[in-house]
Amino acid sequence: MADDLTDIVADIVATMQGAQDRGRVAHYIPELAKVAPHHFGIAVATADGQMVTGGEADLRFSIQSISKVFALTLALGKVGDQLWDRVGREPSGTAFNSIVQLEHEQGIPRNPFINAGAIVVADVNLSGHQPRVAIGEMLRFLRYLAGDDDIAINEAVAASETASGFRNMALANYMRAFDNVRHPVELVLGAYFHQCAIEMSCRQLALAGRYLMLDGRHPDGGRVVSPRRARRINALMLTCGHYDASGDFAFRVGMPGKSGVGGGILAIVPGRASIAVWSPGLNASGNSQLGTLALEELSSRTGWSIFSPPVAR
Ligand SMILES: NC(=O)CC[C@H](N)C(=O)O
Repeated sequence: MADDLTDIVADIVATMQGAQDRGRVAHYIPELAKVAPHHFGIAVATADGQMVTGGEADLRFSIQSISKVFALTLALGKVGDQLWDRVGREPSGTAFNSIVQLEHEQGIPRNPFINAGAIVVADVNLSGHQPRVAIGEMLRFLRYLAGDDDIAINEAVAASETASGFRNMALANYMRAFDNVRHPVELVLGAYFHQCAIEMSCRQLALAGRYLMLDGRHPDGGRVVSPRRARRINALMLTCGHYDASGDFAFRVGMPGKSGVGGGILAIVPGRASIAVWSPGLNASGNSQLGTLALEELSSRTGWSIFSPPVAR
């Protein structure tokens, strides 16, 4: 399998490097708009301990909404299933930063992977502390998961989003009115914007996602979450990880996945692989254009869709 996978990844990199339509880099966060669209990277960490990389797999990018997976994991560790009193588990069918459902649904966001849901999760993770404590905890968690201490925040990206994040401020204030954000909005958003501004490479991200392919275990043998929790996080990634394009991603790729507006995607094949791809140009739904194509190709060539019978995988 290792040689095959190496060939497949090399082919994907060659195809993506020649791609014409690379989507459009996110512009609503000024600092992200400066990233050139030509980048492409991929890293595949397999359950048997191999790592296959291609393109710019070691270049760091802004993980943005991919951080929502790790933030959710931490929040479930703190409050367990009580989290679901404050955040739903259904696809939203709306854009990542939409506010429309919140009024009808009494300030309870549809799921933890849209912005409103992730802001509630950030509120839970603050748990009475200053944002720097929550952010420190998130960085330590990611460094442990990836087995790499060289993971940090890009302060310019955090500042850029703080200065321009009017929609997120509206979401947070609106939910505070329903008492579903309990700390001061500036503190919650301080934590949220900084978690989004964490920079990681594809290699680091694929390593950090391994607990989700290993039924909740860290490859070092430690337990990160229970098997049930790992499966539930994967289920949410499959149904909600790509906003209103989650159905299309499941249709084309067939893997739990979480995208970010920095152009990264983390995709999980339970029992098989943790995959990170990055290309900064986005499609109309705000998901990486080439990243999605690359995963579609990888899924079709490896048979790793979770809907394939196990023998074919
Ligand atoms: N889709 C995303 O990656 C959105 C994250 C971004 N920080 C925001 O809140 O708008």
